[in-house]
Amino acid sequence: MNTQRHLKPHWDIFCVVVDNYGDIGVTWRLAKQLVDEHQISVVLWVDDLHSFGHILPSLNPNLPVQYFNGIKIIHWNNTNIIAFEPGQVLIEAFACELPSTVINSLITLKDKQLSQPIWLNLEYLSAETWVDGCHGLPSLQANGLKKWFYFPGFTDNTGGLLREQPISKMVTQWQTENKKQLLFTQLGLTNIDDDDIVISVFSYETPALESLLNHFAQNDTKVHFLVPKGRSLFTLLPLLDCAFDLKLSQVQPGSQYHYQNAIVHVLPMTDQQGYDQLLWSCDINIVRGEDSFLRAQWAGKPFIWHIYPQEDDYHFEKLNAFLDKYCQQWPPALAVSYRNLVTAFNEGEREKCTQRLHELDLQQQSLQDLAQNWAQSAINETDLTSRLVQFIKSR
Ligand SMILES: Cc1cn([C@H]2C[C@H](O)[C@@H](COP(=O)(O)OP(=O)(O)O[C@H]3O[C@@H](C)[C@H](O)[C@@H](O)[C@H]3O)O2)c(=O)[nH]c1=O
Repeated sequence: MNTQRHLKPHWDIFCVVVDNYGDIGVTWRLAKQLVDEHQISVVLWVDDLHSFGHILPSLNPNLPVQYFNGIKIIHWNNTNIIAFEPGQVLIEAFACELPSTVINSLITLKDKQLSQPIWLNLEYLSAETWVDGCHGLPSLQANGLKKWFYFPGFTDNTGGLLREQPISKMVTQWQTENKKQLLFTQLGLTNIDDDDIVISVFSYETPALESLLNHFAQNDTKVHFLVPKGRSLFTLLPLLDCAFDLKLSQVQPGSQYHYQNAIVHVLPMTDQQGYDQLLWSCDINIVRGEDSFLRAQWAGKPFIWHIYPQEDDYHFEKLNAFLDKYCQQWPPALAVSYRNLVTAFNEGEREKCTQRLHELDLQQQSLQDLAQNWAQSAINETDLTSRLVQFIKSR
């Protein structure tokens, strides 16, 4: 093989937005961390800037090329790919199909006996045990190119978890200095007292939200539900007397709707940093998908994971694999009631969920302590980005 001088020093990350914000959410976090903590220059190729704009509000969806956080962001589609200059590493996120021009340029390099970028597929996160055996395996493609499989995960044998180095310090500082009121003011939220219960809600549509709202609305303490305009709000709106005939598009961020002893606040979508701070500021977080699910763990607060539904209920295997790990060190009775609640929430069965909520005080101190312990211990030694950099070095 010849030297790699013909390859540019940067890494390319390709992202196809399948739905929602998780695909771009994960790749955007990875790109930022590669730049911030490893001084690697990154080109992020995204096919849907409109979705990206929801989690990076200052993005201009009409620009083919723009820069944020030192990252070059390129809008691409299969018919109109901006000139691709191969870098050291080529990451396809979640097995997205790379443009043929990109594949062709790798084949040309191979045919000329020049080294090609290290090509890897970044997979979805799962706590299942088979991940340990599949992480880091190479796969020879029909065109002779080699692609590596990179699996994020919770054990030492996987690719690790996305987590910035200083996150633990930042969360502790935020919570000790009690900065939540500052954030609430920035978000235009009013009337939240320090002792009120505050719950962030970022789930998919589910009748379980009705149980959650009803349960907390009967609480003696005032309860606030902070809900970004989106899929959870779509479920909640018809339940709110003063909003039941409103369409989602008519609702404005900043609006408040009363429901017994609860207040539902409509939030604007913020950038990822703003969303993280929201999770750090709430007492309980309802999260979903992949990235918000991880961020809730780093926030160290009790949370319910609404997992992304898959065919044949396969997602319950993934959910249980995670709960096996998350609750492993817990007192058995607490583990059972927590698992029951999370399972009922994901089954979306109203009555079961109501019953499970009665059986578990989500605010109890022991649950909060366990959530904090997990935030400290789950990552073990190294985060995903550092492990990825090591992985590349060792190829
Ligand atoms: C509410 C909110 C979220 N976000 C970010 C946090 C996350 O990066 C992102 C949401 O992504 P997720 O939590 O992963 O949930 P998600 O449901 O949006 O995304 C995904 O889930 C995956 C499992 C699927 O495979 C994907 O196809 C996708 O559906 O949005 C903000 O930046 N600001 C906000 O105000």
